[in-house]
Amino acid sequence: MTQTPADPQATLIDGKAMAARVRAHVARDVATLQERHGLTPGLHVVIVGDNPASQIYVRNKVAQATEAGLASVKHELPAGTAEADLLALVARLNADPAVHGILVQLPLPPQIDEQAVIAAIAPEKDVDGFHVINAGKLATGGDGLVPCTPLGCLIMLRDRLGDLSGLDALVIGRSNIVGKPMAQLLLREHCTVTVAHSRSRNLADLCRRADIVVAAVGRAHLVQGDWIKPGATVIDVGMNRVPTPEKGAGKTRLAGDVDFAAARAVAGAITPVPGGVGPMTIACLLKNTVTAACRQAGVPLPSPDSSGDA
Ligand SMILES: Nc1nc2c(c(=O)[nH]1)N[C@@H](CN(C=O)c1ccc(C(=O)N[C@@H](CCC(=O)O)C(=O)O)cc1)CN2
Repeated sequence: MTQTPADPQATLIDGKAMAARVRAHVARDVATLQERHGLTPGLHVVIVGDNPASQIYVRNKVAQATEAGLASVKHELPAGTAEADLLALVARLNADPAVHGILVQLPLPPQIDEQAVIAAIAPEKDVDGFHVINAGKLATGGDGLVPCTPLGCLIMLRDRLGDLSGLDALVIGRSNIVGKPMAQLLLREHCTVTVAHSRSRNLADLCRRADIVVAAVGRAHLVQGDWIKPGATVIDVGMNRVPTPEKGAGKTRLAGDVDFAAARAVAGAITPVPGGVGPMTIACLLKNTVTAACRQAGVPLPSPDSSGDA
């Protein structure tokens, strides 16, 4: 799809629809694994505390995994859980051969060291792709598990652009969960990658040169419409809660890191928030769980594809 003078708006990259396609693909793979090998990929999701957003994400993860045919289990621990107790649960899941994927929902309460918990997950079961072994494999060309949000972004970029080779990509944000792995994935696609962040100078100029912008900095509407190169592809990872006083005191809405309306008038394609990257994150978790299960069982992926597998 291209822009025409009669329709100057960028194409909307529909993450919800694409995630549904990824989940359907996962469901077909799971059915094939059960039929050919008697293998049901098992995903265990751990949540500590009662963060309302985390509760929703975890509920969606377990529900969507179950719908795709995975064996999905939720472990709910109270907010006051000691780190040692969480580590004991992780050790039990590591040792269970029916568990192929372990995910500990972040953020964790302050008494628990997130890095210690991530480090305790067996790398082959780390379907979040956060373990240092998986990060190292991504950085060095290995075939580890890839973090779900950047994997989802890559699938959307490939779907929109095909071959990414030689394109100028700007990643705004340097988190271990999104920015750094996103930059690594784009390098692997032979993009020329620039990583910027909240303290970068000349962010607007960096943006104006980019064929691909991935905004993952956590600042509502930071990226302005006139920063976008005409025709560029814009992936908005931001999920910022902004006040909506017109809807009543204390009410908020979700806003991305990009000024969507202004960027849409210039870009070639853009993801919305909500309905863009978020749904792809969960779909890629299911995809990673199938990949992890196949590797642990020593069986081939039923339908290896080119949509971002490590
Ligand atoms: N262990 C992990 N913790 C967290 C991760 C993660 O990948 N692994 N990512 C985020 C939260 N997250 C998944 O866990 C996530 C966030 C948002 C969405 C989503 O679909 N968002 C919707 C909008 C939801 C709303 O209205 O609030 C959308 O974008 O359309 C999915 C997953 C932090 N923690």
